[in-house]
Amino acid sequence: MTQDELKVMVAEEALKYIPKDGILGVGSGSTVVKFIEAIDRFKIKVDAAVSSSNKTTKMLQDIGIRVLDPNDVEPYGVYIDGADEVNPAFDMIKGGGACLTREKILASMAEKFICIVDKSKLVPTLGKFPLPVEVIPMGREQVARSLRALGGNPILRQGCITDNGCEILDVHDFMIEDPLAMEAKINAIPGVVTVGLFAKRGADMVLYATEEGVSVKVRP
Ligand SMILES: O=C[C@H](O)[C@H](O)[C@H](O)COP(=O)(O)O
Repeated sequence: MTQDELKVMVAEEALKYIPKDGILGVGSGSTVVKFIEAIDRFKIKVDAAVSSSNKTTKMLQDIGIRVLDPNDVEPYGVYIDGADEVNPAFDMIKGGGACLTREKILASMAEKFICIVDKSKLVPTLGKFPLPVEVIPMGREQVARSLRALGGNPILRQGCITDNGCEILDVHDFMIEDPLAMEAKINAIPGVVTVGLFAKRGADMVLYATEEGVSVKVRP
């Protein structure tokens, strides 16, 4: 099976977790694109959504789903999103699509974070995927120095301006043994908007697709 077919499989499985009523939080990325396509294909009713990117917002609106401003909603039930890497404790690296900050905000508002991935995203230790860090453009070089001091090798993502008007440094060569401590350290660097490490608020449930089907893991 191709990676794309695995993404479709896990996206369809995730339809079961859409609340019957209330708000659905929707993430970003290619797996989420398959999820939104599946909502449309199976004509699943979604009352309203909050969205983590302009692209997701447009896709949801195009299939007739009302997208609300997170400032106008209270904490809600379920947030569904993909990830770039997931470790056995359900900590994640996210931000391959540059949507990490809005994703983290929506995840922090949700009672349950359901992560949908194909098997290639499951790793014993986070860090092979370069860690995205969203930065205020005028502070980029100083943030990069601080990241080097932590042992990483930050590279500016060329041609990428986030939905928040910021830039992304992709940090290579980190093996992240303590994701919670690393998340706190990087978030404390002046000029950092968000690091794409989701440890303080990891996933509650991971749905992952393999050739044998979709497995469900609940946070240990
Ligand atoms: O910024 C993008 C998000 O964090 C995505 O959820 C993540 O990059 C995974 O995307 P994909 O499903 O395309 O692998």
